[in-house]
Amino acid sequence: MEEAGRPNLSDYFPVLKPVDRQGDVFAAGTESSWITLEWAMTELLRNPDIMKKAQLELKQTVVKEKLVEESDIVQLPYLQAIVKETFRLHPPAPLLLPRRAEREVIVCSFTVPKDALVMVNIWAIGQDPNIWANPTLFNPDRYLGSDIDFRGHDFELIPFGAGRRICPGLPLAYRMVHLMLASLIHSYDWKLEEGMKLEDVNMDEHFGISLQKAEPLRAIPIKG
Ligand code: HEM
Repeated sequence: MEEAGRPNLSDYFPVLKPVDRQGDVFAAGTESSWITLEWAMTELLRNPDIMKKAQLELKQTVVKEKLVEESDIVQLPYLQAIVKETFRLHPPAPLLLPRRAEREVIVCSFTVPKDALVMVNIWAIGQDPNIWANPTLFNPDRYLGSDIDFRGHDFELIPFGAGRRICPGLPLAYRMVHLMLASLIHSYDWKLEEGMKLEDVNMDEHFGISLQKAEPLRAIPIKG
């Protein structure tokens, strides 16, 4: 389908009041990143083996007393796989941003009329068993030895969108999310609140333009 224009968001989501462009960029940049971080930490706390493996990779790559730096990220393939898996199961923008068809087009034998509002449900793509083996399982290993990436070329994983209107903040978000996650788990061990079991962690999603956790994660850092 030809790249289509972006309709005015507040025409479709009246809850979104028009804000100045600086405010837009600030909101787009901070919210998606902390949402990703919260889901990633939640998955790591629910999957202690994956947490241990990620911490071991960090221990072998970054000296314990040293803070993680941006330049370390390329040497942390398992951490990168955790971020990919977090984006697959918990994409912060589950429907990307709406598009409008500039002209009538046929996509996979469906006719999309001119001016139709088009939403891409990447949440559903991430859960599709025709694309992913055991889709409900949080399994970063699925990316090891695979070239799949989220920079807009592999359409099964497009948390930042794709094409001309792909998220312009991707390079910054890439650095922030990896660096923050790596720093949290390199500097601290983590546990759930007293008396809470792994299966008690609430994984409900608050569905909207962004896909937040319905109940904020509460985790306790332990100085390692
Ligand atoms: C984990 C972090 C982030 C995710 C998952 C994310 C995701 C997205 C997605 C899916 C879109 C819509 C793309 C489309 O419809 O094809 C978008 C647009 C946008 N993002 Fe991000 N984003 C993130 C971080 C950031 C950051 C850090 C900034 C800026 C500093 C930013 C600024 C923007 C802006 C300005 C747009 C609108 C672009 C347009 O209208 O063409 N984002 N983002």
